[in-house]
Amino acid sequence: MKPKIIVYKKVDKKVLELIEDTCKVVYFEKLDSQNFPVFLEELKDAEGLIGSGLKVDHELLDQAPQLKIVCNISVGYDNLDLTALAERRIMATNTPDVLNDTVADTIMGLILSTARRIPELDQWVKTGQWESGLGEKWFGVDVHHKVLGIIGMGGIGSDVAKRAHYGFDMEILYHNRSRNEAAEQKYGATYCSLEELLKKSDFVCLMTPLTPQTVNLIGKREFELMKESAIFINASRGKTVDEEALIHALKTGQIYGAGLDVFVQEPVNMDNPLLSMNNVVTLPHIGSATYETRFKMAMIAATNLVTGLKGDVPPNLLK
Ligand SMILES: NC(=O)c1ccc[n+]([C@@H]2O[C@H](COP(=O)([O-])OP(=O)(O)OC[C@H]3O[C@@H](n4cnc5c(N)ncnc54)[C@H](O)[C@@H]3O)[C@@H](O)[C@H]2O)c1
Ligand SMILES: O=C(O)[C@H](O)CO
Repeated sequence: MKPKIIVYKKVDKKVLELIEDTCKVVYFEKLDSQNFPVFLEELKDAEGLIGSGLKVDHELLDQAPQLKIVCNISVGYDNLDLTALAERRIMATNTPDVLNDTVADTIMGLILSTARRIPELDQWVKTGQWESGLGEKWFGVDVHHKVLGIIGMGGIGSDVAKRAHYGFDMEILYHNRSRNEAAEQKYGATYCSLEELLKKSDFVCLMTPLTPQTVNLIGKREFELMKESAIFINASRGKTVDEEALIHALKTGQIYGAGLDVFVQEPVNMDNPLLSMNNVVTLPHIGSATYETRFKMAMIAATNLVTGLKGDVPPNLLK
């Protein structure tokens, strides 16, 4: 008999077909408060779970006694309690590397649109305010030849460094748990302390995973260390930043602007002060969201799932 698995995110037909070859699939395009009780019922005899963002902890696992594997369609896995999963001998996987270029493109988009005020000026043109010459109050700041500080020089951080080095002649500083010699050799990146990076960078780009060590990694003290002209970019996770401190830094001119793909609360609350600031460019957590990359991520997650359920080691097993 085919093992029963649950897909809890909208995926391409080809992804479902790959899984259906060896599994019986129960499909939820997305989970919400309406269908969650049905999902929990289905979980009782499910052997696999594939999707992204669902909190998988002891409480959920208590409802899933047959589970053998949990496959994230994401590189981040802060939604997974790996200790709880290991205690129950349940495998967990993610989708690293395949999304590096796409997320790095998004980050460059945030850097450029914040520095050159693209969304603001777009609105200015579309609302008929472009009457004559462009006054200085609409000028932005240069990106090329500036200093980019990358906190978290992993897969995505390295691809941001590549773009900044080759495309924009930027000087790259980075802070990481350990030295990244490849980024140093290929993109001329210089390793430095977090404090030095914050003091010297024109653009500060946060790209660490969310872990107990990185919660509120950037807070009041860190914003105080940044230049008044600094632009802060976050595409990691909302909780790596103390959002109150960020709001304060932007309101008081401690930093120049911010480009954000992630928020503490997602979807973001409409009363979040960040949404009414002209010097903030926002995106709805779409770093990896192109058709091509999301398809590849889902295919990789499906391959992890069927490999694990076959009894082999899945390619992206998390330890
Ligand atoms: N916005 C999006 O759509 C999006 C897309 C993909 C990934 N992400 C987030 O970005 C994160 C990074 O992705 P990646 O593929 O580059 O991961 P990665 O593991 O390749 O790189 C992360 C880097 O951060 C470093 N790091 C970890 N803890 C640190 C700390 N305390 N101080 C300094 N450096 C630290 C690691 O050493 C590593 O080099 C993911 O975990 C995810 O949360 C967001
Ligand atoms: O971690 C990731 O891959 C992205 O945030 C998409 O969920």
